Amino acid sequence: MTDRPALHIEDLRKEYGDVTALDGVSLTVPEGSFFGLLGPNGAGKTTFINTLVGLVRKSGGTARIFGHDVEDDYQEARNAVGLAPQEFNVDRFFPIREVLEHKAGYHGIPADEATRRADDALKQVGIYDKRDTRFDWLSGGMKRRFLLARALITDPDLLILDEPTAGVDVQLRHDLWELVTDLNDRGKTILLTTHYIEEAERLCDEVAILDSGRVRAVATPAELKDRGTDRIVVELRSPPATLPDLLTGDDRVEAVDLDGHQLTVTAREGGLVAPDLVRELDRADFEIVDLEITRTSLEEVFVEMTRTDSDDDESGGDTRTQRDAADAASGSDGDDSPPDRQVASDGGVL
Ligand SMILES: Nc1ncnc2c1ncn2[C@@H]1O[C@H](COP(=O)(O)OP(=O)(O)OP(=O)(O)O)[C@@H](O)[C@H]1O
Repeated sequence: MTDRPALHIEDLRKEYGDVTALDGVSLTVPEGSFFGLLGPNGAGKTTFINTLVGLVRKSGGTARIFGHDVEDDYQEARNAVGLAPQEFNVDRFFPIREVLEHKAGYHGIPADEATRRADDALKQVGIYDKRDTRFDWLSGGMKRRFLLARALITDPDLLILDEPTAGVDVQLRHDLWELVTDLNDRGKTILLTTHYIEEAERLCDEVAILDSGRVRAVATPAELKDRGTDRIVVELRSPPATLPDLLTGDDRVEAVDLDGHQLTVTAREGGLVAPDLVRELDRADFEIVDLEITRTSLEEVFVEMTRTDSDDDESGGDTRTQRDAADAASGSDGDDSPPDRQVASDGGVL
């Protein structure tokens, strides 16, 4: 253990010609944490990682890995990191154990130690029996496991996983989750980029949402979810003739909607608003048949944070009854101006 954060990034910038890929990123990743970097396509995640490992030269700012500057102290910084990249950039013509031995040798590890480490890493990721097979001949899932083994060969303190479960089946995804959780439990700091919100929610202590090269938020998944709106749906025994006056003045409430027997309240901190709602309905002599709270998902918060102005304009089809425009505006976060980009959301994969 060191007393330095695994990553300390200040005002990191990268321009590719006219394209600003990183627009002043500042982040601290504590040692031992499991940190998620989320962002839509083109947000700058890979550029960020590549800057850390010397594949991209930054245009400005500073980045330190366990206190080592990624450019001035390149070798120390690089030796502290194991990277499992998104792309399969592996020498395809050698048996995979040899590929690992070469990698260890490159980092100055003596030959017999390199062989021992290669075997350990392959056992750890569960593909030791494929040690004499060429990379090309591995299945897609085994290739992902191999990239992880390669990242582990130098026994790095910081493991960077760029979309480690992209395109793998559910079983393998769960196996990989177990494996990286175990590595984190044994002290490795993990930086994970992912499009799978469920993955971030399950694994990460903290996540940063990156969009258009800027950090939109850093928080625990639970904190982020608290920023979204929940839905409290109440089934009433007899439908009121008009929408009753409920929860007036509660600034957590964004909308109250009545549809026959069903009353829907859209609010932040739904779990805390619900008891107040029940009390008010009770006082007004409404009989509640059923009550359900649907908590906002991290995915919804993510989409909300990274959606464009034009998405807002197109939201006229929303069936919810906004109490009034002013309430709706005060219920929004307000401090984050929407970035200029489109986000697609399809079934949990962003
Ligand atoms: N070598 C390059 N030359 C020019 N522009 C680049 C280069 N690499 C990335 N970019 C641009 O920089 C921006 C950030 O790209 P980057 O690959 O870092 O995003 P990302 O968040 O990793 O995206 P994805 O989730 O799709 O992998 C994009 O606009 C991309 O087109």
